[in-house]
Amino acid sequence: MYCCAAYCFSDARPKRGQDPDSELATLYQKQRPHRGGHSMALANLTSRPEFLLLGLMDGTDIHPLLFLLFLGVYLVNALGNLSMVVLVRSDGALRSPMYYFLGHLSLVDVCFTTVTVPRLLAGLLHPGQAVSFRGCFAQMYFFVALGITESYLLAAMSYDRAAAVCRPLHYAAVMTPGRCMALVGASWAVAHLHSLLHTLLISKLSYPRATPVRHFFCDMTVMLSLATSDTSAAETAIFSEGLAVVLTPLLLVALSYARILVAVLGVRSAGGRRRAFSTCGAHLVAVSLFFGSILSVYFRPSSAYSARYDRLASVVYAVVTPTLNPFIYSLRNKEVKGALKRGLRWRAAPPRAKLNLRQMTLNRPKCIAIIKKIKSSIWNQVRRDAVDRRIHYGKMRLLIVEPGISDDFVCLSASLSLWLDPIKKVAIFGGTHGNELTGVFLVKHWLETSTEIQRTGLEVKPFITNPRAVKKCTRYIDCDLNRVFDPENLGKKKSEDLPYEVRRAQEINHLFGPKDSEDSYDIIFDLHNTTSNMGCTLILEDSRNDFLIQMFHYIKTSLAPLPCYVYLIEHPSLKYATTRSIAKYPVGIEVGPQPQGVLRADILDQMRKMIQHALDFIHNFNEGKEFPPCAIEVYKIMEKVDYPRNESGEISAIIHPKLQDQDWKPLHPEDPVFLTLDGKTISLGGDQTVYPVFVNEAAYYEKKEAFAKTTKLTLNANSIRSSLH
Ligand SMILES: CC(=O)N[C@@H](CC(=O)O)C(=O)O
Repeated sequence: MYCCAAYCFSDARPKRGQDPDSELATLYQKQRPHRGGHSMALANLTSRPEFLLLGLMDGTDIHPLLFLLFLGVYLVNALGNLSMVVLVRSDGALRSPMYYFLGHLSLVDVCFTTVTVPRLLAGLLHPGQAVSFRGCFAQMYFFVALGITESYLLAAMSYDRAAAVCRPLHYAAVMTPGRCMALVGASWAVAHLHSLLHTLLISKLSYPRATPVRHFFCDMTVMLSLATSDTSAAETAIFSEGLAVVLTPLLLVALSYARILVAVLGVRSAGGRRRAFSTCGAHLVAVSLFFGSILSVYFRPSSAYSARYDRLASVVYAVVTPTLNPFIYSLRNKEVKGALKRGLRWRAAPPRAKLNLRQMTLNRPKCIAIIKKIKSSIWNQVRRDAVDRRIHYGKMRLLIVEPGISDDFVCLSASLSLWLDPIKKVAIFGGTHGNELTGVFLVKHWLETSTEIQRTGLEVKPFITNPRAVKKCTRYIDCDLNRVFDPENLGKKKSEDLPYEVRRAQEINHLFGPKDSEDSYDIIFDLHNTTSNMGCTLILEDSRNDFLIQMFHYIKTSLAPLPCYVYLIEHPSLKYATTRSIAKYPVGIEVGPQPQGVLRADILDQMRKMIQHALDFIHNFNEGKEFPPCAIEVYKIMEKVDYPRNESGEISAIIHPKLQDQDWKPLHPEDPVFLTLDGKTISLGGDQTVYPVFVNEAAYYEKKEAFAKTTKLTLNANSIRSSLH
């Protein structure tokens, strides 16, 4: 609005009846007679001079190509900056001082260019327009005010970056919402006062009537060079007050970047340093272009005035940098890209977070407590390793969050919360073992009606992994599919001679993996049944996985009072290469007791509930819910126990009735575990109480496993939240 007003004020009136081929000088000598009585009368009426803007190029030629070029640049500018303003205001993920400043910068940028470019465009098609005295000074006023606001905002932003990089743990205390608002308010206020002073001073000078202005807008230096009265007072003001006003932000920017540079030089890894430099570099170029061109135009005596040079330099700071800003500052940034994608999908913006700023402030005491705990030498290392994102210090794990200038830049703040990528792709596998029917049945059902497993913004794919085994209702055709997802099998050359399950594993790896890659599915739930009395069981493969511990905690709490156990299969030699292991977060779901090839309603209901709660957890996580630190009880595999066997390898004793169905129950050294046909009891032995699982599992007879011993322990997870919020 504000810049539209400026433009309207400066009422552009293309000169009609001009001879387009006449030379510049002739044009302006001829100007008065051409203008006729109307303009003269107006000039007499207002007794004010008029200015004739010659535009970007001298002469009276029309420049359609330049017109198109600047029109294009202007549209890109308006689109880039206005989208930034809308995004920053509407997307919950962009709530940090950085984006707060960026929003204001974009607003200023679009206004700043609107003050000059439409007039410049008009000048390219109709050279030599007349601008009224009021219009000219209104344009000057807004141009100066917005230009200075821009430079102060750039200074505030570099201060913000320096605080984030150099004092990550104090960041929240430094960049409080109040301080951010004060910085922005001060930028606007200083700029307007400064502009008012200069505009008043320059407008008080006298000008010849109908003066040709060799520029594309009414700028201070041009006006000074045109004035017929003594300009020394105005020039002194521009040099003294103006220099102070322009140099202050420049100095602040230089200081901030110097601090950032020192911090970045301390980054140990060459890659990290290069990344930081490349990002810093882009900003530095933008800032130097802006300030460099301003200084070179304004801070020369009027005698050194060169119309051609000034116009060129003005194009840089009035048009080029404001157009580049939104791209340089944001479009390399993951968060802005995410917000943009969300915006384009027209998805409702997440609820307005109570400002990240606020939350950071709340984290402050925690942060200070951490600093006190960490000795300074270690703290230095923490800072240096910041580009590596995650820092482990003893039991404490810090994450350096980086919604900074760009996603690959150093850091913004240390937080106790782990900021993890949102979940996008989830698969639900059934039929990995063709005779474990609950998963097969549920997956087939969801392949037909998927409403139950759909969640907004999430891709959930049900999938039968071993269709041939399912068809024959057998565990597998050639070998166990749930054991062949190791690099060796996955890397084998394709051939008809390979076991069916190995070929199938390669296909599944291609569809949902590849294992350990960026493209792999985020989560795979693999649905299994056991003939053992294990109830609801979640299988965990990695004890340090905060996300899965949080998910399992959520499922356990949601299922309560129904018990849900967590079986941890992390072990140097007993771990196996599961189908789900190609996902970033592999989840085994095992429910029993259920005989092979049989369906039971109670087991089906339990498995279905587990999936529902798991999907709800993912949905909450994606929506930005922060999950506070939690702890879960898990049973970690220790050893597999085979049946007693005779010399020919035949089983000589079976599971003791006192152990049958006692999965998860404490088993003491003297407790019976096997019973021979002649009635002899074999007890556990050893000196440790253990927790048995997969007791008498049908599928494990061939694996020579009567049951597995586990030990009970507690796993802790840090607080987690999605990095897009
Ligand atoms: C009884 C059974 O097959 N259990 C699964 C457990 C798992 O998925 O990790 C298996 O051994 O493959």
